[in-house]
Amino acid sequence: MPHLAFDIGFCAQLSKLQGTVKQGVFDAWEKFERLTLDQLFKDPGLKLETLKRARDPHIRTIRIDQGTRGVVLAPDSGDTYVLLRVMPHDKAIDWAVKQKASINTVTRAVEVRDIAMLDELTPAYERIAPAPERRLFAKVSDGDLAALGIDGTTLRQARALTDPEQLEVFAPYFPQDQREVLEYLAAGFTVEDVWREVVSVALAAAPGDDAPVDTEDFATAIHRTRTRIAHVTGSEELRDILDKPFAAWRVFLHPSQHKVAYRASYSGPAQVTGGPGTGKTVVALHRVRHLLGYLRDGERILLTTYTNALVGALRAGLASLVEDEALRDRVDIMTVDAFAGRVLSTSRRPLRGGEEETRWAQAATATGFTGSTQFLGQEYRHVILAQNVRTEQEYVDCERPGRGSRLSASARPLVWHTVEEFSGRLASDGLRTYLGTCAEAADLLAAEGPRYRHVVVDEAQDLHPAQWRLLRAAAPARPDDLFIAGDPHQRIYDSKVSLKAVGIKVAGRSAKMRKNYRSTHEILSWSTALLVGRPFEQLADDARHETLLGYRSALHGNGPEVYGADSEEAELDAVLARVRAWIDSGVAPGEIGVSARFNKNCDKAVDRLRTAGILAARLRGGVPASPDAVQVGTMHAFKGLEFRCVAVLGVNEGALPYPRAVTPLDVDRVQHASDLMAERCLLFVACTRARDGLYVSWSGAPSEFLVDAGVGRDS
Ligand SMILES: Nc1ncnc2c1ncn2[C@@H]1O[C@H](COP(=O)(O)OP(=O)(O)OP(=O)(O)O)[C@@H](O)[C@H]1O
Repeated sequence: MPHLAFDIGFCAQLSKLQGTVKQGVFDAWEKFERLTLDQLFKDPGLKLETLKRARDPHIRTIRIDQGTRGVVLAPDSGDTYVLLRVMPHDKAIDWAVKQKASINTVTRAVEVRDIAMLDELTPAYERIAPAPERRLFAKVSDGDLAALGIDGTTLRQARALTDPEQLEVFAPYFPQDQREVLEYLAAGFTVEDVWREVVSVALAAAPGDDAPVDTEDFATAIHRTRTRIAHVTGSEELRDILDKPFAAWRVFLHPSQHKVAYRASYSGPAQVTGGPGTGKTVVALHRVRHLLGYLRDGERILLTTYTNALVGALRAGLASLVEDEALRDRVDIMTVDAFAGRVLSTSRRPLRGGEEETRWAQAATATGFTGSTQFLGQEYRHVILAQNVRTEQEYVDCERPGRGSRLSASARPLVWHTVEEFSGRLASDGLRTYLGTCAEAADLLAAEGPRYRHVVVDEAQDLHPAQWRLLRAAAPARPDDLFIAGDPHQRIYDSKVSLKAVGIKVAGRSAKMRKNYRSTHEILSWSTALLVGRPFEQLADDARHETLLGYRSALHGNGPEVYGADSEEAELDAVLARVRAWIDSGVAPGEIGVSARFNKNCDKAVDRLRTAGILAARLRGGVPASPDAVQVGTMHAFKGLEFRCVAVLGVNEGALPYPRAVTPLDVDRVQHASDLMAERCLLFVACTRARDGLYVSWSGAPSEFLVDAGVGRDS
């Protein structure tokens, strides 16, 4: 019986297809399931036509609805056809005749290239290319390229290229696996690295034997191309794919994602890192699905993250990935702080922002400590809680790594007594700090025993050692105990942690994602410039620094728009105009995010939008008040979320970095530097929430972070 399978390129189009076109796709799929191949070819409604000018006889078109055609890959033998794209009639024919399908002899997968476009571009680039030794891939031999799956045609084209910008021009037309190999090489990876990171993972994702590849056997290759071709088994599954346009990740994991998420077992804690939008959350969710498949009776999984907003996103993500509700119920999804509260089941109220400093001041007055209250809070957090210091003697004796202020042994008892005073007063007033709660809960779990078989952690970069101790104690130290996803480039809270120091060793079980699926290349490279050249400590503690080497996006679009206004009023007017233009161009208000450093700017933006008749809602604790409204929230609240278009406003001098969030140099120089970095990351996080459109504005003088990145000088 014939089948119609779906290429990832078609799935990427889904969000833009109209309901009637989707119905047409559904009807075509049903026809494939119902008819014989012979009947399909004769079906007058389907019009499974060959094209006269086609570069490849395997590329045909089918009728989807009045005026719309689907381009399909039709193998000579076998009965699974692949829907590559759906387009208006003329465009579809025009695109289809230019494509050529082939089978990669190394990865064994089907690839489709725009051969007509490549043939047209290549001679032009060859004419202007400098001497061969100055070209992009001069240092890689033909033999090495062939070993990585580059075929003769692509070899000639790749040899014409001089720099990564030219590769970008060619990239959309190249065959998919070969494109990836070339992009990795252009990003500075060695041939061995590319083999390990790209080719071997693609190969592992393609089931089958090791026999030499038959480059004419499309029927087999189509079934082996698991990461780009979805085989739908039933009408409900297809409805699901068609109706959830942004959920392509449920179906197509990149081989590098698949390898990490579906590895049968890790002998201990495992970690996945990668820049924003590289699918770390997606990988974590798939890992949960994998683990659910092996869960024994009575065992449970904790899926945890940093903020309530992300809890909501994880819950929705898991619901779309794991349909079985009973299975899903075996996963508890909550923030680490909520988990700590649940373990302790305490009625003490957590301190609100701002209360803590007053409490430190009261404790200092009581003990006669005359130093800064900021110092006390940080000492409590970064030394006492971080190292789990329990006694005065331990405190007097301890090292204070990561602190940039001296504290002599003789000065420590007073600090210790002030901390005791602070904690004692909190307890008697029925109060607690979040981190103190985590520390207590970790102790309790260590005494009572673990509660989960597996713990999966997202947004791990911001967790404090006390939170890690809690998570460590939540699952027994066994294979697959902890799965950790995070990105040190997005560290926006004041936590520095060495996983090793809290008993979590991920060496040899760590993977890095490099491909961004969220933002366009233009948004990504602009945002990355905000950080470039700054060293980042890894999550794990192996003395290497994290880099954004090879971090890239395959999506293209408009570059970010920046605007420096004369006044705050003018800036708000411009944001309003930008949001209105997005809506006028078809972006739904709920797909737009507006972010600022401070609540007060957010409130003003909401007022301005509402006054102009645009639905706008404050995103607080991550729960969108109304999904149909423009979502307005602080940069902290935007962590981990994504929107089609994002406006970031108030990126002014004095706001980023926010002086009050940065410890003065004379209080602690190390803390000063790390606070500045957290402020810089905050802007990076806000900007990398955008998929298609990014707008950044300020009034008066721009933030030094923009100036450092070369933005805003002439505005
Ligand atoms: N294999 C894939 N195919 C298609 N889309 C994907 C794939 N992997 C991830 N995505 C999409 O990319 C976007 C970013 O994914 P995700 O939120 O998991 O990234 P992240 O690394 O956790 O991001 P951040 O660190 O910025 O929060 C999401 O829209 C997700 O659906």
